[in-house]
Parts: sequence; structure tokens; C-alpha cells
Amino acid sequence: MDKFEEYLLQYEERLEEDIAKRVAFIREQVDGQKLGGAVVGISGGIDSAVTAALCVRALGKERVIGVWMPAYSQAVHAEDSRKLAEAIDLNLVTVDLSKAYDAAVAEISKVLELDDKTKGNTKARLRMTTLYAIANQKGYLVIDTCNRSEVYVGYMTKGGDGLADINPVASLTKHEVRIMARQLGIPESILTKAPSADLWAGQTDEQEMGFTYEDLDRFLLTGEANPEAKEKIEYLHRISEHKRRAMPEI
Ligand SMILES: Nc1ncnc2c1ncn2[C@@H]1O[C@H](COP(=O)(O)OP(=O)(O)OC[C@H]2O[C@@H]([n+]3cccc(C(=O)O)c3)[C@H](O)[C@@H]2O)[C@@H](O)[C@H]1O
Ligand SMILES: Nc1ncnc2c1ncn2[C@@H]1O[C@H](COP(=O)(O)OP(=O)(O)OP(=O)(O)O)[C@@H](O)[C@H]1O
Repeated sequence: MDKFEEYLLQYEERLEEDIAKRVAFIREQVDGQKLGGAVVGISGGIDSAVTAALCVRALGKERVIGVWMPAYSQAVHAEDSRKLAEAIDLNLVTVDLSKAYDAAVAEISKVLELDDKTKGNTKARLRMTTLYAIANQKGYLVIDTCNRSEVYVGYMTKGGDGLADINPVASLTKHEVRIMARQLGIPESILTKAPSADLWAGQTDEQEMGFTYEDLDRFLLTGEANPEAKEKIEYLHRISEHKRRAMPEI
């Protein structure tokens, strides 16, 4: 067994304790500030599944709203969101953003042409707008789903999924999220599908980043990585520093 596998095995041993710590954190953030509850964007992926399951454990079904927000999204993710809601007893609502997305892109395109990534980021920011509308109205917090691996390389949309009020999974790598997901009863189809932001057709995280989550998490947890992956990881970390910092001001 190598250092990375050993680390993950040790994490499994303290999993229940770690879940309890994160559940307590959510309760403290919501109840400690006399807020009503939590709202989470549900993508059909593993990060939002784990985040929502922790919120339901912390606050109970009545105080958590999961929001599925398709904008030309794949049917498999709609199905997985539905399966998740059933598995963790989540109050799941749908806000279809297709028309808002089309209207925004059409108007912006009158000024300049947008590529697939910019259009995808626009979708992520419309989702943030929707979650905040619900949070405003209900007196809830918007819960961030970005994990440690994504945050390290800035793999999130600034002002989109990168903008929220609290983050109960920020210190977990993708591999730790996967371990926790099994314990929380997340459906198998969510555990096994390739991570994708689904911002455009055929997108997958690993193909876009140019290295695997295993490369990234090995590097984060043990400091080891093959030289090519390490160079790419460090490059993305460097150019995304602005996403982890407060806005420069004078
Ligand atoms: N040095 C600097 N100081 C301050 N601000 C700086 C900056 N450099 C860029 N910026 C600003 O940041 C903007 C670029 O950042 P951003 O808008 O985020 O855009 P960008 O980082 O180019 O794209 C977002 C990436 O996150 C991925 N993503 C999005 C959503 C979910 C997931 C997921 O899997 O969970 C992944 C997506 O596929 C894409 O690769 C620039 O347009 C500029 O406004
Ligand atoms: N269609 C969607 N409906 C609602 N929220 C979404 C949707 N797509 C993305 N999000 C929100 O943005 C976050 C980042 O998106 P992403 O698609 O990467 O999901 P994820 O849960 O991180 O899963 P994975 O990276 O494993 O696919 C999600 O966790 C979710 O909160």
C-alpha cells in the first residue's frame, strides 16, 4: 500500500467523526446566526449530493431546499438528482433556466461573440442568481459545494458555483468526498459517473483540467505527482489565486 492509499484508509477510520464535525458546522452556521435553513444547487453530481446530505442531517428535511436547475442539461443528471432526493429524503425543486440562459446569451451576443466556456460560466452564474433569490426570500444560507481539489486549481466559476455563504466540504479532496458519499447513502449511479460540470456537451473535469483527480489528490495529500501533472496543477493553482482571495481594493 502506498502513502496515498494509506491516507485514504486512515480517513475511512475517522469518517463518522468527520461527518459529525461537518454536520455540527452547518448547524452552528445556520442556527448560531438564527437563520432559517439552507439552499443547495443539485447537479446530479457527487459534490452537491454529499453537501445536501450533510445539510439534511444537520437541519432536517423541512429546512433544506435542493434546487435542480437545468439549462439544456443531460437527462441522466435530472434522473440522478431525482434518485438522490429519494435516497436522502431531500426536498427537491426544479427551476428551469433554459429560457433565461437563451435570453441572456442572445442579448450579450449582440455586443460580442461568446465561446462555449463563457456561455457555460454564464449558466453557472444564473444558477447562483437563482439560489440567492431563494435564500433572500426564505432567510436561508446558500451552501457551497466546491471541494478542496477544485478550489486548489480554481476549477469553479467565479461568481457562479464559486460564490456562496458557507462551505461544509471545502477541506475534502474529491477522493474523500467519494468515501463520504458511500457512507451517506448516495446512489451508486452518482458515485460511479465521470465528474463533469456539464457546462457544454461532452465536458469532463479530468479532460478539461489535463490531469486526473488521482494525480491532483495524490499531490494534495502526499505532495507526490508525476512531473507533467504537477506542472499543470501548480500552473492552474497560480493563475486562479484571485478566486481564493478577497477582491483587491485601494
Ligand atoms: N489575476 C486576476 N485577478 C482578478 N481577477 C481575475 C484575474 N484573472 C482573471 N480574473 C477574472 O476571473 C475571470 C475568470 O474566472 P471565471 O469566470 O471563473 O472563468 P474560468 O476560470 O476561465 O472558467 C471557469 C472554469 O471552472 C470550471 N467549472 C465551472 C463550474 C463548475 C465546475 C465544477 O466542476 O464544479 C467547473 C469551468 O469548466 C471552467 O474551466 C476573468 O474573466 C476575470 O474576470
Ligand atoms: N443543473 C444544475 N442544477 C443545479 N445546480 C447545479 C447544476 N449544475 C451545477 N450545479 C451547482 O454547481 C456545482 C458545481 O457543478 P458540478 O456540475 O461540477 O457538480 P458537482 O456536484 O461538483 O459534481 P461533479 O463535479 O462530481 O460533477 C454543483 O455542485 C451544484 O451546486
